[in-house]
Amino acid sequence: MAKQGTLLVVDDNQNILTSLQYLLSEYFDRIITLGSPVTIPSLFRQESIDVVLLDMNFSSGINSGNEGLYWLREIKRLRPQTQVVLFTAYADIDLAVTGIKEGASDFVVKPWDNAKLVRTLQEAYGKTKGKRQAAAPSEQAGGSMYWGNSQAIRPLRMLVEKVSSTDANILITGENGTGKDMLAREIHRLSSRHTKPLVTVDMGAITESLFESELFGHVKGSFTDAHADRVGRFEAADGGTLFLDEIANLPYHLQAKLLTAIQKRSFIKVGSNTPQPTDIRLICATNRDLEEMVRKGEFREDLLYRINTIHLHIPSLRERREDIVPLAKRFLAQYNTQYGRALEGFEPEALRKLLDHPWYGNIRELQHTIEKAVILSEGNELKADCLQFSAAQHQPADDTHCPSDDMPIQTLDEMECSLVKKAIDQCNGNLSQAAAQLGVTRQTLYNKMKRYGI
Ligand SMILES: Nc1ncnc2c1ncn2[C@@H]1O[C@H](COP(=O)(O)OP(=O)(O)OP(=O)(O)O)[C@@H](O)[C@H]1O
Repeated sequence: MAKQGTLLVVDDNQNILTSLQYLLSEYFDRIITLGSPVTIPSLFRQESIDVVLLDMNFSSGINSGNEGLYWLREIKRLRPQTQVVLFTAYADIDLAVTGIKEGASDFVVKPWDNAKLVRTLQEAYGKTKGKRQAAAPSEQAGGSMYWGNSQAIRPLRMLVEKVSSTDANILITGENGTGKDMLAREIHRLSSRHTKPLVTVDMGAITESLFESELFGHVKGSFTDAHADRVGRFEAADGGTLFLDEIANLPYHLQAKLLTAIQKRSFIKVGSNTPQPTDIRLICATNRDLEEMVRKGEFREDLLYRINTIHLHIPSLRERREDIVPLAKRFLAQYNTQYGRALEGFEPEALRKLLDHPWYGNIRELQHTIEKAVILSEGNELKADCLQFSAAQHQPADDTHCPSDDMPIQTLDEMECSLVKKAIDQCNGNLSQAAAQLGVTRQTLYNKMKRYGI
């Protein structure tokens, strides 16, 4: 069976810790040992732990198991999804029952039987996975968010677990394809608003003329095409979460209208005079540097302060290389199911190739690469030859994906990207003018900017 998950063993007997580390490292990805439970809270702030094997008695002379029960409650309070297996030298059935009522997943008596201990811990790990899947039924078959275990992602995960249950406005930043949209959905799922709607608005896709009607709704007859009352996105999201994606694309003169609605927690429908209260949790996302935009006078500072009560930055895939292979394996399983394939894994050269690639298109690029490779593969292993990287994503997203002017233009994509960038530069960032100069609609320009990571 493949090694998986992070196990924490807490026991004040160093000999036990050493022998368990030796025994269990064959079955778990990572084993962390603690000689005392007092550092459990700080450890939980830094690490993502799936299963804890917890000794019940720590203070010498007091073998009532109460310390164990206390730490069991603490662990469940800190991270309810972590599974706790209680570990005691005293076969006390009452204590076991109390522990299980308090949320422990099982109980192992010392001296232990190796095979039984391993089985119990593996079953506990299985429950963690089961819980994660049950919590996101609509996102099964590989569609659910994978957090990973890299150093770069851990602080973000801790922060998300802390802030999801609050109503604080959240700004998510990160390069294209890092999973901003996915994180917004995850925060909604973890929040108390999860039974209410999550309404997503792509700010780059809303035309200026329809901005107010889209966001706040309109009443019948308020303009020529208003043949009936329309519910806006603020109203549709009432009680739930409003996710404004690509917030940097909102034109400057419309930013004040959004700010007013957020500040007053109410909006006025087009054609009405009556403010309507709204109860939304706001999440915004962008791949742009909003502070830089504020400095350049392209984004309102007061709006920035309103939307970024909590700022969550998703690291690029380049900064979390340990997560590449686990993510690739998930996508392999997902596309095996989708395309009826039975690829069992990656040949070693394919894994090397995945690790060597810079992934400027981040998780989206990895996902598309694996999808293509699954379709192309023959046999029961995914071959390195089938991993074809997309030309448009060979440049870092920060520099945009375009080649510089003095570089030879190689593909139509690169040429188009270069032209789009040039038009925006020449129009000093005025997207309406840039769209006009390129002979496309503003909407088409947004789509192209999104595609090339501009
Ligand atoms: N943590 C993750 N686990 C699994 N899949 C992920 C994860 N993050 C992103 N993906 C997948 O990668 C793709 C891109 O994710 P998403 O659309 O959330 O990125 P984004 O940062 O919002 O991109 P953009 O800035 O281009 O809008 C999606 O298909 C999503 O399912």
